[in-house]
Amino acid sequence: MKQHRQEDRMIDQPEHASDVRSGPGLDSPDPRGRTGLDRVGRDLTRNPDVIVKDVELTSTGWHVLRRTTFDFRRRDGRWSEQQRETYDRGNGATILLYDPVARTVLLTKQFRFPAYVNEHPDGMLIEVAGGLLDDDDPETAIRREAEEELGVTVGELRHVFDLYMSPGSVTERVHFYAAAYSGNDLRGAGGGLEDDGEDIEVLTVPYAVALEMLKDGRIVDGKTVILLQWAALEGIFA
Ligand SMILES: Nc1nc2c(ncn2[C@@H]2O[C@H](COP(=O)(O)OP(=O)(O)O[C@H]3O[C@H](CO)[C@@H](O)[C@H](O)[C@@H]3O)[C@@H](O)[C@H]2O)c(=O)[nH]1
Ligand SMILES: [Mg+2]
Repeated sequence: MKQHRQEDRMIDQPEHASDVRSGPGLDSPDPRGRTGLDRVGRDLTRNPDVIVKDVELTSTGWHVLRRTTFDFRRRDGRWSEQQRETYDRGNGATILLYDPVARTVLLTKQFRFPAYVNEHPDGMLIEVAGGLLDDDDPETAIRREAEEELGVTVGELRHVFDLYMSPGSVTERVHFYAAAYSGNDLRGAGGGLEDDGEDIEVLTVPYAVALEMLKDGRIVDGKTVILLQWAALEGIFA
């Protein structure tokens, strides 16, 4: 039987927080053509210890922020009501492109406001290429991103793993890939899509230097650290 204890209830939102029950993104298309954004998660039944009760849309900007209310059965059998906000920007893909002969990796450098506002000196982050899937499958998306950002036509892809990068608050699962490249695969200048506001510098970095950059803090992007360390564990330059 369900038991609710008041002290288990977690109040995450102030009373004045606005939530949206109808309008673009819910019962009519938003500027990105989306509807039903408040229905995501309502039908989840895979875990019998979780009963979703309500989904509210708290923001319908570029991406989507939801507040979900659910009952959660603790390990001791007691039920508690919880609210969790989740930031949903879809899934992403990322890739380590490496030249096994020259022993280099291809990295990007671009301005990242969220890092800048959180103490990064100038917000110019060095990262492996990557991006959101949008409507593509992960392989198609990562080939597209490598082409757009690095100017590389990717040959054989190696799937590494799929990881939740911030599972307490962000729904995104990132599909990780690696691929060897050579000078012949460099077909364009890269740089990203100017129309989307992208201005990406392509860096060809000796792998040994990339590892130094990871140690001394010049590389501070999680997916980049993961792939550079994976390369060491896998011995791709051995
Ligand atoms: N106008 C507008 N544009 C945005 C906004 N947020 C992102 N964009 C634009 O949307 C595009 C997204 O580019 P992608 O290459 O698809 O994504 P990314 O930002 O490089 O990487 C994303 O995926 C990675 C891998 O999953 C993540 O690691 C990374 O944090 C990010 O979510 C970029 O042009 C970016 O400027 C926004 O709020 N407003
Ligand atoms: Mg990108």
